[in-house]
This record gives sequence, C-alpha cells and structure tokens, in this order.
Amino acid sequence: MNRTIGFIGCGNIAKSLIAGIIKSGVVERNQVIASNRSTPSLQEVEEQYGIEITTNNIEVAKKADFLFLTVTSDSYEAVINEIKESVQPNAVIILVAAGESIQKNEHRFAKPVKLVKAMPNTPTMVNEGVTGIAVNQFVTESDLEETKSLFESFGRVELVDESLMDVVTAVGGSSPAFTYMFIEALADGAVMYGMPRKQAYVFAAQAVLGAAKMMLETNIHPAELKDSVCSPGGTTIESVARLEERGLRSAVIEAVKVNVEKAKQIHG
Ligand SMILES: NC(=O)C1=CN([C@@H]2O[C@H](COP(=O)(O)OP(=O)(O)OC[C@H]3O[C@@H](n4cnc5c(N)ncnc54)[C@H](OP(=O)(O)O)[C@@H]3O)[C@@H](O)[C@H]2O)C=CC1
Ligand SMILES: O=C(O)[C@@H]1CCC=N1
Repeated sequence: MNRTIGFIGCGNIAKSLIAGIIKSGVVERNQVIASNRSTPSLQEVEEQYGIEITTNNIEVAKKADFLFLTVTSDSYEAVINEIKESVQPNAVIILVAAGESIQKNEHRFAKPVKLVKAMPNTPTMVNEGVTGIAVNQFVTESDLEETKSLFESFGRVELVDESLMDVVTAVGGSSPAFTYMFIEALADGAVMYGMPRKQAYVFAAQAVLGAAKMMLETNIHPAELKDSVCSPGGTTIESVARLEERGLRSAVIEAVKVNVEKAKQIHG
C-alpha cells in the first residue's frame, strides 16, 4: 500500500496497531509516523518498529493519508482543533476512541472530511485482531476497500452500522481484558493444585485459543461444542454446574451492559 499511516496518540492501542501494521508488511516502516504528548512511548515504537516519531501532532496530520486519532476521548476536541487546518484534503481520518461518534467529530472538523469510526482491539499486535468499522458519506468505495485491507492485514474486519459501535467496543475492544481475567483465574485454580504458574498459563491460554478457533473454523454452536466436552457423569459437567451457580454468564452479560452504558456516557 503506497500510503502514509499516521497516529496521533501513541498509547496502548496505537502501539498494538503499529505492531500489527509493521509485522504484516502492508506498508514500509518509513510510511508510518506517530506523535504523542510525552516521549517514552514514542521512543519505544521507534526502537521496536523503526517508524518515524514526533511530538508535533500537526506534522503527522500533514503527512498522513490514513490518520488514526488514538488519543482518549477527553483529548479529541483539543487535538482536532489543533490539526484540522493541516489534514490532507483526501485523508481518511480514523476515530478509534470509545464513545466518539462520526457525527460529533464531523462537527468538530466543521468541513467535509472522510471519517471512519473504527473499534479495534489489542490482539492486532499478534495478527489476531477484530475491528468493527463504519464510515461517513465522504468515504469512497476505494477508501473503504483500502481501510478494510489495512485492518485485515492484522485481523478480521466487520462492517457494522454505527449504532452498534458501542456494542463492538464491549464485545471486541474490551473483551480481551475479560478473557485475560478468565485465563488468569483458570491458571490460579491449576496453581492451587500444584501446577507451576508458567505451565498453568500455557494450558489456560492455549485452551482458550483452541476453543475460539474451534468455533470460528467449524461454525458449530458454542453450546454444542460445550456439550461435546461434558462427558456423562464426568468432571466437566461438575464445573459447568458450578459456573452456572456462580453466575458466570450473567456476570459476562452485565459486563457488556455496563460497558455499553459507559460508552453512552462518553458520547455525552
Ligand atoms: N486499549 C485498547 O485496547 C483500546 C483502546 N481504544 C480507544 O483508544 C483510545 C486510547 O486508548 P489507550 O491507547 O488505551 O490509551 P492510552 O492512555 O494508552 O493512550 C493515549 C495516548 O494519547 C496520548 N495523548 C493524550 N493527549 C494527547 C495530545 N493532545 N497529543 C498527543 N498525544 C496525546 C497520551 O500521551 P501521554 O502518555 O503523554 O499522556 C497517550 O500515550 C481510547 O479512547 C480507547 O477507547 C479502542 C480500542 C481498544
Ligand atoms: O477501556 C476502554 O475504554 C477502551 C475501549 C475498548 C478497549 N479499551
């Protein structure tokens, strides 16, 4: 892809996206530039990925064909006011922050700009991301194709109606955190019975990875896959019954609900 990719805000999600982009080879290292308020994270990405860095957001805005706004939502207004006269007329601007809608940011730019709302997740770093995207009316078919192939270079992409973007935030953006909690707890249980922690993490993480892969590759309903693990009179059904008793599913559904509600609060 002969395009310059810019990041304003070089925190956790930007670092994951930069890693995904560089590892995939979709663009060369010298086609990626990132800015940040402070320098440590910039030095980190410069050392690890050899990309261009700056503390000047305007420099990034001037150069980028695809401009990721990877600051948190509380910095959006200030950053957009700072850069809006400097963005290239044809640039595709990618809104990554939870609770930042296309409409709100069209008002901030106060001129026709190509806006993509994207909600990725940190596993983009290892080529296993999932990103939901929605676009405004100024994004052309070819912009959309390029945007999709950019995100597809490090994971799956789903086009979604923007009204579902807060749900994507919960089920795609935030859910790796819930999953790490599950893996950690599973490993804690194994450690309780004497397994070395390092080995417990291998079993727990690989089991989660394998279960996810089974679902995606077989398209079998998760309940059926679960049933096939529960041997009659066996060990698994004992655990399943305990997880039901302790409200695992209800806790997870609630976790999605509070996530969506928080995103709504950020929308204002
Ligand atoms: N983390 C994740 O898994 C995901 C996050 N997101 C979204 O991405 C956004 C960023 O999240 P995350 O990466 O976790 O947050 P971080 O706090 O890790 O990163 C935000 C970065 O923005 C920088 N920053 C803040 N203000 C400015 C400014 N005016 N100019 C330049 N840089 C600035 C901060 O710099 P400094 O360190 O100097 O303060 C920081 O490095 C959030 O809105 C979140 O909703 C979306 C999907 C997944
Ligand atoms: O915690 C957050 O707000 C962001 C959104 C998705 C993942 N992290």
